[in-house]
Amino acid sequence: MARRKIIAGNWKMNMTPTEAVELVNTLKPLVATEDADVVFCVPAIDIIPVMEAAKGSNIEVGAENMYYEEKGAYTGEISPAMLTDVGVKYVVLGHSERREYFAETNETVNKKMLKAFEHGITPIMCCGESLEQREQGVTMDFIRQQVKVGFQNVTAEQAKTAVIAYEPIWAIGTGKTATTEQAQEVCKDIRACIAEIYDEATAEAIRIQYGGSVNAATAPELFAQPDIDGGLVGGAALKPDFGKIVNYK
Ligand SMILES: O=C[C@H](O)COP(=O)(O)O
Repeated sequence: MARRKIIAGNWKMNMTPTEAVELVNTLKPLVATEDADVVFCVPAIDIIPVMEAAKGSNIEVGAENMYYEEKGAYTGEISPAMLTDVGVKYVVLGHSERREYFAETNETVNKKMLKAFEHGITPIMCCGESLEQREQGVTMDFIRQQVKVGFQNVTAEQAKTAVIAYEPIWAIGTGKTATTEQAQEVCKDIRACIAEIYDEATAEAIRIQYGGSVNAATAPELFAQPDIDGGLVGGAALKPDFGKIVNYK
């Protein structure tokens, strides 16, 4: 069974609500497609205006983060129920920027994964090595650990619906896309890791994206790889070029 591509933009801390609406209006006609799931993962304050602006289009709206507690004294955090209440279907979890600047660990990512599934939100769980790790030859050891801990106590049925984004840290926002071979190799290995944790059927079903300086020129070859099921796009998701990435064929 062919996996459906999923092409997501991660807007990061860009775009005020006013700018966000303008961007959706610009991108809406450009990202129209029936061939892939198209998701805009946006800052929490942009979610409602982006949903309004995206109404009637194929754009799904996702969050960039979420807390793992249900509610309570957690100043500044957003709960899963707050997201589902307004119709959010996806959440980016464990982005390397969250891990680096906000001390997220494999364990906290795992707690968030479990909460997301409990609330019917599809997690886009990020993993990926630093340049130093790649040079030391420990890329897959590091990523396997991220995946194993991230999916702890996640059932096979839940895992089948998840999305994993492989994002080499050295390729994020640097203009240095991983080569197609590098990206395919790691995505294939992540799928093998899922087969070891669960089984072949789960590994076949789970969708694995590549992220890191994806642009309109590199997307077609990357997304044509057998184990790459789309992309998680940062900088280029804020430009009309995102339309070309979505309609990469
Ligand atoms: O989540 C998206 C990634 O961090 C990629 O960002 P980038 O496309 O700007 O390199």
